[in-house]
Amino acid sequence: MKWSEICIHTTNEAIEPISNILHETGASGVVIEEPLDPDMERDDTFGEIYELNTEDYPEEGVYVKAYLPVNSFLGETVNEIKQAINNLMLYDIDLGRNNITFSEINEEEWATAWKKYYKPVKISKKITITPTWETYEAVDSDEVIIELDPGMAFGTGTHPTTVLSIQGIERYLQKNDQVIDVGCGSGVLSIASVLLGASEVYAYDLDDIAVKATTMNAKLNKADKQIITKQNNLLDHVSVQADMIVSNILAEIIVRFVDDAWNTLTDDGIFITSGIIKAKKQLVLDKLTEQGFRILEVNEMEDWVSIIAKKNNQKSGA
Ligand SMILES: C[S@@+](CC[C@H](N)C(=O)[O-])C[C@H]1O[C@@H](n2cnc3c(N)ncnc32)[C@H](O)[C@@H]1O
Repeated sequence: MKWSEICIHTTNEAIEPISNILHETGASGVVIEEPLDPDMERDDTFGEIYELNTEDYPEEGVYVKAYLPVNSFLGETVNEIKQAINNLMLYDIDLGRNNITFSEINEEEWATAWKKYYKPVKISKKITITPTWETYEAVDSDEVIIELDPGMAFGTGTHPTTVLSIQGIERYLQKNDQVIDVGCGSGVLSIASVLLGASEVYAYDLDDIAVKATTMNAKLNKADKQIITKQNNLLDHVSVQADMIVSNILAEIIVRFVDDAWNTLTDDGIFITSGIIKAKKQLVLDKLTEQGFRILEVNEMEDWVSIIAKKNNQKSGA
């Protein structure tokens, strides 16, 4: 898997608001570096962007850097970051050169660069996600810990779209439910489902790296007996019935399989959708209600929306 390193040359004054923007958009491992920090001369490590030339990069100012996974959300996230940084000018924050550059780095480089910044995070009432290299002891008696190797596929588990999905699973999953995870990525939603009581989870992803990551992470969390992983396009040719379907994919993709989700769910089954950017919320709501789903919850976190819907026996939507 590839990561995109975003590097913003800015002023001391803008460090904090820019770091906040990066955190809020789900970027990982935000770090601040001085332009002539010896680390910055590692242009062999991080690609060609740091051709340090003191005329181009005067000593004043700082670099704020962070990492974004290269996936279907990247374009949207980058636009969001640029827009939010430019908006800081409205608050009279001096952005200096506001020079934004990107470079792709591979898995190994990313892991070393970022590993030290990834810590255990409590993301819902019960679930804490911790990286494999951290030792973490549960604080509460009902706390559920998911160990993830985030280097494998989309998701450290802490992106707002994933957090909203897990919070939905936690609220609606019933003991021994059968679950389908469409677009499983690192497998975090499948693992959460098992640890919260699902009897079986079918985890599908188009990307074979995601399928491998889910298999590996399922084993790591001793949930591999209950998680059946397969490379698959959405719900194509899926014949199992599920009490819950969870899918953290883009809105445009969700609307493509709302009908299949309806047919695959048992009566009263729950459909948790996430990965919906605010502007596309209505698109998904319309499609779900048109299909006959009853909307139970619409939850937002930062610019992301998750919709929880229930299959009704009648198509009335009542
Ligand atoms: C945003 S990630 C979500 C990963 C994980 N479920 C989570 O919540 O962190 C979306 C995942 O959907 C997968 N995906 C995209 N299009 C798909 C499709 N047509 N069929 C199956 N999976 C797909 C991607 O490969 C990616 O792993």
